[in-house]
Amino acid sequence: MSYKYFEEYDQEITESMKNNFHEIIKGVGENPDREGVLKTPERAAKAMQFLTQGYSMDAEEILKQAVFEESYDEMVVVKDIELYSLCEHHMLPFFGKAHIAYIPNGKIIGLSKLPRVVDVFARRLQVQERLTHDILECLNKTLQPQGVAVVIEAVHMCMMMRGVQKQNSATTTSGFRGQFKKIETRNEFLKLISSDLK
Ligand SMILES: Nc1nc2c(ncn2[C@@H]2O[C@H](COP(=O)(O)OP(=O)(O)OP(=O)(O)O)[C@@H](O)[C@H]2O)c(=O)[nH]1
Ligand SMILES: [Zn+2]
Repeated sequence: MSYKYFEEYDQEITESMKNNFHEIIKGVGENPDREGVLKTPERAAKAMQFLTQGYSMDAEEILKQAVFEESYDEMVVVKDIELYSLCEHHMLPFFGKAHIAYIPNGKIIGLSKLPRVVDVFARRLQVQERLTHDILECLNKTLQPQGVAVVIEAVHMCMMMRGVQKQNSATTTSGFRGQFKKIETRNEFLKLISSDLK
């Protein structure tokens, strides 16, 4: 599926979210009947469904569409996969980059499926730790590779726009399975994701 053409808005959900956003607009002290915000409850209801579309997606199904038998057994790294998610505590965005690596074990995956899996789990209410873990476990289960690694670097709007209001702190989370538990394999991956090679 392509996000650009995402049109799978559920009418019943849109209707009920619309009513809630109408109340939120009133709650913040804005006039919900002012022309500029008349359609805002519907827009916001659709935006919220877009941002949480991962709930209706199945990561394993997506991965299974492009698994190929191949004897390549070196590290495969896809880095700088941009991600946008919503923190489950404040429903404010956190966003950044995911870096994924795996060492095949007889099976390789279509490269585009890695960013797709990131999106399936990012487009939900999340914490960065669980997002990292969800991606890691899904790849480990579906590909059964010799090893898999996921690193996520992100900034959290709930720490920037409100709360502690820190503009320059970023959070890094990581998870390693199989061969990546070995320090030299892990270091090779970390070196590859920190290089400027695009
Ligand atoms: N571990 C983790 N914490 C997160 C993530 N996103 C947001 N948080 C934190 O969730 C916590 C919620 O803490 P609470 O004390 O219940 O909420 P709060 O009063 O709004 O906290 P402050 O943000 O400190 O004002 C905060 O410390 C947030 O920084 C995440 O992805 N992972
Ligand atoms: Zn938050």
